Amino acid sequence: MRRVVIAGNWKMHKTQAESLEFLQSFLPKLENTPEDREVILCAPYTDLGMMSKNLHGTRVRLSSQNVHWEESGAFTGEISPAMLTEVGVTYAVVGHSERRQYFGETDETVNLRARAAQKAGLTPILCVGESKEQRDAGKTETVISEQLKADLAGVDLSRLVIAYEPIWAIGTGDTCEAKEANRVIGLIRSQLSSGDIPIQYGGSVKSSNIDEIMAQPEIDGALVGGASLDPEGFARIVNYQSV
Ligand SMILES: O=C[C@H](O)COP(=O)(O)O
Repeated sequence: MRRVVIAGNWKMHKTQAESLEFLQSFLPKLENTPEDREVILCAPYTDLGMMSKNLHGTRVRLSSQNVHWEESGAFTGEISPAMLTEVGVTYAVVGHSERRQYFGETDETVNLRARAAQKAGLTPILCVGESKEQRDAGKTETVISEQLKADLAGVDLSRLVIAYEPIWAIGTGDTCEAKEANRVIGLIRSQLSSGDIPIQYGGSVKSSNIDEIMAQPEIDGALVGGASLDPEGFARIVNYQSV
C-alpha cells in the first residue's frame, strides 16, 4: 500500500519568524487530517532547527531542499547529511529542477546526494521532469527514463519518494492536466522494480486543483511550491477531498 505524501517546498522563502508564524496558523488545521497522509515541510536551512523544536510531537516532518554527498569539506554553501539529521530532519529533496538549472546539478551529483542521504538515514525526495522544449519535441518519456536510470543507480527504492515535476509547470500556473500527470507517473512506476514508492506530482499545485490531482490512481501526493507558503491554502491542499 503506497503512502500519501504531501510536501511544501518553501524554496528561498520564510525567515525563522515567518516560519514560526506559519506553524502557529498551520498546525491547528491538521487536527482532522487523515492519519495516512504524510505532511512534510521543506524549509530553508536556517529555519530547520527552530522548526524541529516546534514540530516535536506533531505529525509534520521536516525536509531540507538539498544535501551534500560528503560528510564534511570545503564545499561553500552546501550542507552535510549530519548537519540535517542532527536537527531532526528526516527527508531531503534532491535534484530539484531549480538546482539543476541554476546550480549545475547533474544526474551524477543527484545520484551522489540521494545515496548519501540514505546512508545518513534521510529519505530522498527525488525530482524528475522534462522542459517545455523536451515535451514539445515528444521526448518526455525518454528524458525521464534517462533521469531515473542515472539518478537511482544504487539507491534503495524502499526508502525513497519521487516527485514528477514538469519544469514547464513550475511556478507558471500552467498545471499539467491531472490525467497526463497520472499517465507519466504510471510510466515512471512501470520502470521501478518496486511498486510501493510514493510518487508525487509537482508544478502549480493549488487548493483549487488538488482534489482532481489526488483523484488520479497513480498519484500519491504533491510537492507544492508557491501554494505551500500560505498556511490556510496549504492546509486545504493537505486536507484534500478524497473522491
Ligand atoms: O518544489 C515545488 C515545485 O517546484 C512546484 O512549485 P510551484 O508549486 O510553485 O509550481
